[in-house]
Amino acid sequence: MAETLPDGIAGEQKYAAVAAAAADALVGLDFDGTLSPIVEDPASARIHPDAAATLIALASGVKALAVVTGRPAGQVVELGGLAAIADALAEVGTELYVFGQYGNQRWSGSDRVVVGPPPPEGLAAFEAALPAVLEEHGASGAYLEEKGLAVGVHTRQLPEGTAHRLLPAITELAAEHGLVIEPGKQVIEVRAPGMHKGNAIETLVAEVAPGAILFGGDDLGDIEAFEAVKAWGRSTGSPTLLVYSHAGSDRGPLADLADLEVDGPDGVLELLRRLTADAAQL
Ligand SMILES: O=P(O)(O)OC[C@H]1O[C@H](O[C@H]2O[C@H](CO)[C@@H](O)[C@H](O)[C@H]2O)[C@H](O)[C@@H](O)[C@@H]1O
Repeated sequence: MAETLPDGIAGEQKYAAVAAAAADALVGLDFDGTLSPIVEDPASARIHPDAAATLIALASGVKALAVVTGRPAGQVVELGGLAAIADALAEVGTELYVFGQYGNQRWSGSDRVVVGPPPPEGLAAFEAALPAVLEEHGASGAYLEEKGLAVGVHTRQLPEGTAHRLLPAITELAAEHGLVIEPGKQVIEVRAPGMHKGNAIETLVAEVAPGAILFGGDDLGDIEAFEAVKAWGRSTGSPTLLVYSHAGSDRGPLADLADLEVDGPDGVLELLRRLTADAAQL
């Protein structure tokens, strides 16, 4: 059952407004922590076992679905079984969009190719200099996730607080190479500046022309998407619902921006099943 935040009455009203406009709605979802439970090893993450059935059932009641992730688009298509989901969505005429690497890459059920820029110029030199910085901070055991357009420095296996200690040094090294950092759950990602999930929302708005937007996320990288959805709702007067997928004990700043809080991917899927049922009543 979806819980509500302290201003939960407003959240329920916002849910009702989006549900009433479901046929015109864009449903956008983050992957890790929202569609896929957080696990120790980033390579072992998989979409929630109930996600495919839930998204396919929802598809005929909404205008479009999108996965907006920090992961490479092709990787999330694999980990999420998204090609098969896109096949099922196509049968009811609903498009599945995937925006990867914080909006830098895109894939869709119609196109089936990943489109994106080449790796940023400074990335190779940054990665060459990174081991010395990690060693200096006692973090040589960090797991480096090669993402093509970015690198993730994962500290989940290291002592508590390692990411916090590393942040200034990695930020400085990234800046020296024309790169920026994207902090997340026990990870510091380093990537090119100038793109974020809010840009992906703006592209989706232009292409889908939705009448309502529901967006769900769990982490700092979703803030720009939340802000873009809020700004779109304010400027158009259209209904929006921002869903915070909360798991574990920490409550990040996303919670303050959200309209509804749910219990991790289980809660996200429960909310989408509720939306499917309500959309069918229209
Ligand atoms: O935008 P997202 O879809 O939420 O992706 C953000 C990053 O998520 C991944 O890392 C996180 O999930 C891992 C698996 O559960 C976990 O082990 C790690 O600690 C988390 O930070 C992924 O590895 C990154 O590439 C994504 O950018």
